[in-house]
Amino acid sequence: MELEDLGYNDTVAQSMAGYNLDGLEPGRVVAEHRERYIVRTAAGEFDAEILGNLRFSAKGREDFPAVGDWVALSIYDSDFAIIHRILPRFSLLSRQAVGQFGEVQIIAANVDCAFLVQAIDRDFSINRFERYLTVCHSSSVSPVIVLTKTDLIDQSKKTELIELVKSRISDVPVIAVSNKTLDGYEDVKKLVERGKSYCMLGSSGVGKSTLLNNLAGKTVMRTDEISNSSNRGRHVTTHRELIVLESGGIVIDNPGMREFGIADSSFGLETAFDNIINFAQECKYNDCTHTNEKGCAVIDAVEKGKIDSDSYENYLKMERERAHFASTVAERRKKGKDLAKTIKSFKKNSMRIAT
Ligand SMILES: Nc1nc2c(ncn2[C@@H]2O[C@H](COP(=O)(O)OP(=O)(O)OP(=O)(O)O)[C@@H](O)[C@H]2O)c(=O)[nH]1
Ligand SMILES: [Zn+2]
Repeated sequence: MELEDLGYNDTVAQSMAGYNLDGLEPGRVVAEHRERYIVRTAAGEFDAEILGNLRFSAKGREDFPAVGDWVALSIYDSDFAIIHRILPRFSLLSRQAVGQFGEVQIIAANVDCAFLVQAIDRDFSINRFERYLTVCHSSSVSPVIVLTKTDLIDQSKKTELIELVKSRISDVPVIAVSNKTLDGYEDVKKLVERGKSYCMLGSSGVGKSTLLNNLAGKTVMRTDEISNSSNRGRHVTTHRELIVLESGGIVIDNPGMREFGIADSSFGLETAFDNIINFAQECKYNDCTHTNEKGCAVIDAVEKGKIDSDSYENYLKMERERAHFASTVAERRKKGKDLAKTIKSFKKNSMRIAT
């Protein structure tokens, strides 16, 4: 793979020029996990840490590398490198971390374009597109609206909704797709350029993986597990969060993107899963997880066909991600004194959803 496939261009080259003289190499961060990074360079992938100086002078999260960042690094041995510099970013996707006063969560750097994905059949909201657009605008990421699952509604309704979106939101391309009819995929593919970076913002279950697979022309694991060991005796498993498509184009997909979708749409959960939530009130146990309990009214309703099984699967998936998200936040706050409060508020939140 050439650096250009990863998005290397004249601007990055110019930022890099000075550091080349010092024997540093350019690379792009493809995964990040607790201040350890996987960086891809012309010579391959390296396990990297940041220079002590860089950590020492960091004033906030923004001063640490994020997925998508171009960095200047020195390569020490076959698999270990030190990041000396973060090259200037042209865009930065971030949001206020949940419950953490003033703290910013960096989702990804140097994203050119975000696909704002919503399924056209249910839980469809122009307000949500507008919130995503606000994020794009403040992050310098250009948006493309993708309406999915158009096979689930009839043609006239589809046209009506597309017109509605276009009348509220101008100057943003709107593409309607379906993985059943394959409508729209060519239009999305035409937008994707070699060396440009894309991300997908949208709630769970709207069809982001399906879109990615169609862009890739094959099944891409959205969490591409890689195992790294180095002669320093460390061994970590991490996920590659930046995927280079064979057809050209780069897709950044990481837990932050997902949390973004979930947190953003959490208030809409009740409406999206109204049916399930109604049945859940009749479950035998108050803390029913609706997965294997005796006397679970939700499972009963799924078996009787009163709850759509896809909708049930989505609900469980959403709950798992929510639980994962909750534990990540809790982990981050372990040292803080507000842990009890956080757990309490998450419990309150999940009860609101589960009951
Ligand atoms: N009918 C129909 N179903 C679709 C379409 N696109 C996706 N689906 C289905 O919707 C479900 C969710 O799709 P995913 O692609 O996994 O959704 P996602 O946004 O990646 O979900 P997360 O991984 O939870 O973020 C799957 O069962 C898909 O088969 C479509 O165009 N039409
Ligand atoms: Zn239940």
